[in-house]
Amino acid sequence: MYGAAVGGYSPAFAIPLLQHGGPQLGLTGADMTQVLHAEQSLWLRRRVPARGSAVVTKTVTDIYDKGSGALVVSTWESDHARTRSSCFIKGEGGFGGERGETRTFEVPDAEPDVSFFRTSPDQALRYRETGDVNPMHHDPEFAARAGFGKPILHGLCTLGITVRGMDFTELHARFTAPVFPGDELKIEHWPTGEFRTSTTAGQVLIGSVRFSEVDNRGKSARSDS
Ligand SMILES: C/C=C/C(=O)SCCNC(=O)CCNC(=O)[C@H](O)C(C)(C)COP(=O)(O)OP(=O)(O)OC[C@H]1O[C@@H](n2cnc3c(N)ncnc32)[C@H](O)[C@@H]1OP(=O)(O)O
Repeated sequence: MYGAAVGGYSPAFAIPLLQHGGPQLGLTGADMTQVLHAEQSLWLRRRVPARGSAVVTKTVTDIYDKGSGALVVSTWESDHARTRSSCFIKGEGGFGGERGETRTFEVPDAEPDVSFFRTSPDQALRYRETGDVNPMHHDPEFAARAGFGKPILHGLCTLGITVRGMDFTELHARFTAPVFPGDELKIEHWPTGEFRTSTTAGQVLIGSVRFSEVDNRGKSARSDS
């Protein structure tokens, strides 16, 4: 299912598995039209088996005041993996909370490998089958209230497309602008693990992976907590 939705299998499948198969995001009381997926991390402890069950716990670990919005950071844990997801709630900043760290994602000053992926008009409907049923991705009226001309693509779908076919144990990413189903993605990969994805409107995603030891493409320069 996940491979069909993002054009290939990836260890990143652990993210929707924990976050949609386990306890839900649950931003009780938030206006969901103002909630955008902002950052995502993954630490894989072991390969996710084809069959099995797992106990998943979820904790809201931080709520930062970013001025233009609140950044809510949640962590999901299982025997197989830990994931961390940050959501930006537009208009909910200014409550006097801590600003948190300013994280930076950079790419090397070197030539990347470049590939292209044309998302399909029904890409978000296909990705929804992984369990992420946020109306932001399929309901035009909801998307209009969010300020978008049409439903936007799941950040995790763009991420899954970007890292498909890669073998890694750790991932950190920031969603910097929305993607619309039908957009063509320009995907850049560096041998040290950094990646960047853009549409014709500009950069939409930036991040890095730490390659698994069985992958001989090198090691990521980045490790994070
Ligand atoms: C539940 C939703 C599911 C989804 O899948 S939604 C689809 C995927 N996600 C997206 O399409 C979101 C794309 N990203 C954006 O549109 C923008 O990005 C944001 C609206 C999230 C933020 O943009 P802006 O309000 O213009 O923020 P600023 O004024 O540039 O920065 C204010 C502070 O916020 C931090 N920040 C900005 N973007 C992000 C981000 N993506 N993740 C985490 N933090 C962010 C900055 O650094 C700074 O804070 P510092 O001054 O302390 O550094």
